[in-house]
Amino acid sequence: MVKFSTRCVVACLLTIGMCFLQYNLFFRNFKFKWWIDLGKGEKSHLEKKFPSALIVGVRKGGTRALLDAIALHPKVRIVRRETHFFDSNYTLGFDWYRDQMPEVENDNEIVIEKTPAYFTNEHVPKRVYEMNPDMKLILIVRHPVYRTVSDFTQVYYNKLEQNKTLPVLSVEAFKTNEAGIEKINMEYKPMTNSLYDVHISKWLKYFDLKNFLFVNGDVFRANPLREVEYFKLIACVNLFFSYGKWKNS
Ligand SMILES: Nc1ncnc2c1ncn2[C@@H]1O[C@H](COP(=O)(O)OS(=O)(=O)O)[C@@H](OP(=O)(O)O)[C@H]1O
Repeated sequence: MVKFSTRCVVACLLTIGMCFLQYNLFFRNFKFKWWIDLGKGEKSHLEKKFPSALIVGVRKGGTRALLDAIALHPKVRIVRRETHFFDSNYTLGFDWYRDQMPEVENDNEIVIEKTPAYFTNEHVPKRVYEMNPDMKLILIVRHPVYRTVSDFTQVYYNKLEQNKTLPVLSVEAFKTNEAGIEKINMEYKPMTNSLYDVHISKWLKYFDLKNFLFVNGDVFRANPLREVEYFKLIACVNLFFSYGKWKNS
């Protein structure tokens, strides 16, 4: 009798086990994935997220140093490389853009991308607005003359590396008009890039000033800690999301 009931219990357990196994095999993607995810720990929650803030410029304004400083914030994830999505890579589409993003663990984390070429490209403000009218825009500016010299230096060394004819700043930066008067050449890119008012006016057609955070690049360069502290404050994600605007001061 005891033997019979033991066999019965074992048989029942085996049957239940087999049913359970078959059920899980059938719904493998659903059930086993759950176990696998548990094994992976926190990684199961990671997902790519579009940026909520862009460092749009200015080129040679200290954008790299600023991005690195912002990345110190534990709730900020950054895109290390410049994606150039809204200017040169727009045709690659939003799936491509998302692929460039870092993974976040939860909604409290924000993603920040920097591509300084955005600021001066005439197509970018509209494209950014169409993707997210609440996008936060960070602009680090610098004395325009220093910026121009830095920009020119980069152009110069790029040409040097490529064995191209080297530009001369005094030749490129000035041109003589028909009346024989020497004027600043506003069509020369390193010069044009420093015309902050021209470019910002294009952004302001789409975005309110409250979407912008302006950082003084000269102060940041001289005393990064002051600006970093400031950033920690405003990037304290509650401010960022609750009020929907930056705290400018
Ligand atoms: N904190 C800090 N640390 C290091 N470098 C700093 C910093 N702040 C500003 N800079 C100066 O920023 C200039 C480079 O700017 P960007 O990073 O915007 O360049 S780029 O547009 O991405 O190529 C480059 O300027 P130049 O040296 O005059 O070329 C950097 O020296």
